[in-house]
Amino acid sequence: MATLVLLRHGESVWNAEGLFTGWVDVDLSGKGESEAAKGGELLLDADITPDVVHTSLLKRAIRTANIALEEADLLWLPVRRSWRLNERHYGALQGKNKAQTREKFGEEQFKVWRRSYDIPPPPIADDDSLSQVNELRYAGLPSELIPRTECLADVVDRMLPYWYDSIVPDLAADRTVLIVAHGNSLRALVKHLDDISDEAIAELNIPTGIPLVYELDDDFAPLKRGGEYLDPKAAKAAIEAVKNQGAAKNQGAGKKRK
Ligand SMILES: O=C(O)[C@@H](CO)OP(=O)(O)O
Repeated sequence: MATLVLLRHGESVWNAEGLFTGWVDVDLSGKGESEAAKGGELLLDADITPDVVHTSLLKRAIRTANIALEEADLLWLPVRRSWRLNERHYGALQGKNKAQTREKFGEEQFKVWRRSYDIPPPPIADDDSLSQVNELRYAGLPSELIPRTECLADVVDRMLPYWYDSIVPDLAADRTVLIVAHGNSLRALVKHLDDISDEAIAELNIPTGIPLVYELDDDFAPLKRGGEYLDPKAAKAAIEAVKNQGAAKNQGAGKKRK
């Protein structure tokens, strides 16, 4: 039996402003920093001590891991990072306001872009200032591997090689593994772990900053489907808030980009 802990980064500045983020390297908000610290505290209280940490290459996940580990006095843990744990690339929607996008294109299209399994948003142009093709951190990747847009199915495809090649070997060696990543890269992993259908995954949302713990059997399948949030009550409320992002009553308060 192995223990796997999934942690979505704390609220980012663009989460707070209601903007599609994807691969844009946005930092945590003040609230996100507090959520990350709370995540570390929850791990400590539950007596869960990871042996190894995996993060994406984006600072909101990296800083969440650092803050949570600092809180749990575990800053010394080995950490590995991969672009394969990055957020889903949101294509031409990156930087756009969710509520305005919903108003402009309608509820149906908004939901398809946000939560359908296999329909990606329109691609971002390579010369767009919010494209990642020229970022130093991806310089080692062949250009064709850098997404211009992704649907969740694309995220499953690029995340699973990392799961099998880097995370499963840690679990097989009896290490407790902490993965600090993103709403949609974690949805992709949960879809795989819990064997969720392409249709049902549309309804699954992951809250920021609350550790989700899975005990896995010898085949790395969950003993309990869905795992367990360390703060189930807070998770329930936060899941609802993620689901309702972009809804009229829930417009981002910050700058509006068209
Ligand atoms: O903007 C994003 O990158 C993601 C996560 O914050 O948003 P959503 O929940 O709408 O997929």
